[in-house]
Amino acid sequence: TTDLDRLRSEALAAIADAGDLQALEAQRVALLGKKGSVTRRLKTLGDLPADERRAAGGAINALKQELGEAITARREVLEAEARAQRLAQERVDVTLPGRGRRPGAMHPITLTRRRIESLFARRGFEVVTGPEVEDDYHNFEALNVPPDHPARAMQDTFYVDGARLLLRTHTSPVQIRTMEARQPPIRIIAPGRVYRCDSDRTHSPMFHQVEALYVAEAVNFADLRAELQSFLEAFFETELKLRFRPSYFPFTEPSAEVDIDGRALGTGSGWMEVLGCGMVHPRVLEAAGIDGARYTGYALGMGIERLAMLRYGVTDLRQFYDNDLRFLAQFA
Ligand SMILES: CNC(=O)COc1cccc(Nc2cc(Cl)ccn2)c1
Repeated sequence: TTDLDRLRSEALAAIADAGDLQALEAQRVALLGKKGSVTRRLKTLGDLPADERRAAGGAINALKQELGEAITARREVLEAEARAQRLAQERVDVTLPGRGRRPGAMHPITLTRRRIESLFARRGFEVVTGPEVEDDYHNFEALNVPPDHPARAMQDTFYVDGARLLLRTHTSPVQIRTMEARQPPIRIIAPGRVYRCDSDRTHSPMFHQVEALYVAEAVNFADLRAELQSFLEAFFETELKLRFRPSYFPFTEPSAEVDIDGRALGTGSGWMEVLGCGMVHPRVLEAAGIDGARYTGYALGMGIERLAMLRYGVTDLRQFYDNDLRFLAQFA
């Protein structure tokens, strides 16, 4: 075969082997470009005898034409492959479920606090708030808690400065501050965070409480019982039997702890304690600047987590603080 034939078969093989458009373009330049191996042969025509020049030129031009077509054909194949690959990569599966954004929701503790607030607000109680860092006067002494009372000890109370400043252990100090600032009638509830120095499966160092306080002329224990009966039935949305068990708190006399019948909540078991209450101790009224001879009052306190656990059937207190969306999403 002539060396033109050899060039032809090498060129066709190189075009067929071009793996992508860049390689093919390199081949086009190498073969048909200004300095291409085929183009260069046209320049050698001058060296040939005149009568051979036409045939030789024709053969070279025919080769250029054939290689040009082969390159075009190869380019279409490579472009089709590139397009198919791109389509495969960019493929969007429209049947996939949407990612979307799940709606937010309030935390169960927030839902419970707001429910308690609205139920008391409907009965004329004003929501009051106060500082979480308190002094031991408003958190203990003003509540008739004696200096050596175990509740004051470090194993129960977080002290900020080691002696006077502390994290409030209940929201009673807010009630004290309100009594210091106003004269009766006082009808308030004080919700908020409280802190205790113990944490285990049923205790968290930070938790939430709501206290209610009603001070006016001739407030008595029957008022307290009626208030609690209507609040608890509204909260649990069912008729309830309440049991008042005599108890002791330094700040109330008499004091009671209130149980409800667990069967009414569908939680089978017997009496469930829900809150504590009592008639405000006269010393507490006097210390807050309220005439204990003229005014009497009742007070009550409940744990919000406790009521949320009863209402929502939550069994482990820590679930409220784990921020596990599977738990929280149930309250959306
Ligand atoms: C979770 N809380 C409970 O088990 C019991 O809480 C209680 C019980 C009785 C009274 C109070 N609060 C109170 C506040 C003032 Cl300013 C005066 C008198 N008492 C809180």
